[in-house]
Amino acid sequence: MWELVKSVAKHCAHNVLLAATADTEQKYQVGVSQSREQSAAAAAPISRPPVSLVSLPRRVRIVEVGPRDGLQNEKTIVPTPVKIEFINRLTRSGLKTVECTSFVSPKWVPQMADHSEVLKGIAKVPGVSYPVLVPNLKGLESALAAGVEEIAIFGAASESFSRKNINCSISESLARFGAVAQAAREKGVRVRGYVSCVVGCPYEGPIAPAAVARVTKTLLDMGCYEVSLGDTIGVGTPGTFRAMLQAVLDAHVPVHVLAVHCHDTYGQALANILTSLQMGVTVVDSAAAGLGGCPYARGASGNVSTEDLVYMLRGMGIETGVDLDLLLDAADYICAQIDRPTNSKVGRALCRKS
Ligand SMILES: CC(C)(COP(=O)([O-])OP(=O)([O-])OC[C@H]1O[C@@H](n2cnc3c(N)ncnc32)[C@H](O)[C@@H]1OP(=O)([O-])[O-])[C@@H](O)C(=O)NCCC(=O)NCCSC(=O)C[C@@](C)(O)CC(=O)[O-]
Repeated sequence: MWELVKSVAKHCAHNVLLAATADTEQKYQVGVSQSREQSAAAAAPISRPPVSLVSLPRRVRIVEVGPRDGLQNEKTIVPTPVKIEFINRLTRSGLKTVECTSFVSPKWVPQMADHSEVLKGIAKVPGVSYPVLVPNLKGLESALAAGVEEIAIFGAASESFSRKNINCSISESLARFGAVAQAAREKGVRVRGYVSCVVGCPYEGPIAPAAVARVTKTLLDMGCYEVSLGDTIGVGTPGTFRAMLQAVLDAHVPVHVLAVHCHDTYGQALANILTSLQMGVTVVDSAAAGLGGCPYARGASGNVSTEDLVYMLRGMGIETGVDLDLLLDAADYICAQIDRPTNSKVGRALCRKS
């Protein structure tokens, strides 16, 4: 995995270097074209508001993926009533989107086999969306029967990951997802898209940003209202994230249809999210207690924790509509039920205090 991080960093270092060089040249030209006093002033630290204060959004929508991404990789099967209670508590905290399960094959992901019971059992709150993952028309049929109103289709920018995760090539998957998206939209069901491995792949190493842009555009063209860019194995850094996002934006994808989905394997998730916000992204996926991981991406750790995300955004004056105490309550609940400590630093710090 360390080799992969190094090679991803190398891949993007060139871009960062170019940006730094252009910046230095610009400052240098300001200095030479002016008087000595002006040059001295130019050499002093540049007085300008930090980027964060200039371009950060006022509000961020959080897509809670704990009940799905968080629990899909748990070794012991989490009982259905526990999943339902977890989702209900998350909803009470003020989250407006809670991804609750997957209508995938139970042979591939046994943990999500109770999808219909979960979807039917939760106390749905008006104004809250409860999307589910759907890989094919069979999954859509079951999801519709369970009363789904929003689905997520999930492609990848890596050919090998696509085959390992959904047993087909990228182009086969996009054809399959096109049919799913069309059938869902005909039934009035909203469709969200995912692109996995946007920075690195556990099987292929670094992923070209152009491949991410291509899959993102295709998902939008088939009617996804939003595409979430997933750093599935958490190898991204602000440098690689910026390069990847820039490539997607350069492909004429509007920033308001993008979300980011950061696993925190290398502790870079919040930094990558901040970079994304600075580039105009306003939708962020996260999982309570930092649960999660894809069963077909070995070595990847959980998602960025929703508590850490809410804490950071609140500290920056960015609204989320989420009550941190109630969120901590939901996270404590699931951790107690699955008997594991929270991955959230904020959760641990506040727990110690109290
Ligand atoms: C896509 C398939 C189904 C292809 O799997 P396949 O084996 O190629 O499918 P198939 O069409 O050949 O069917 C084989 C059997 O599965 C059944 N089947 C087929 N489809 C379904 C279905 N929907 N629901 C229930 N059963 C199904 C089908 O009926 C048949 O049953 P049999 O005749 O053998 O008894 C499989 O590969 C699969 O389910 N993969 C899902 C893997 C998964 O859930 N991965 C985790 C989610 S992705 C992720 O975590 C990343 C993300 C989104 O978080 C973002 C990020 O972090 O990057």
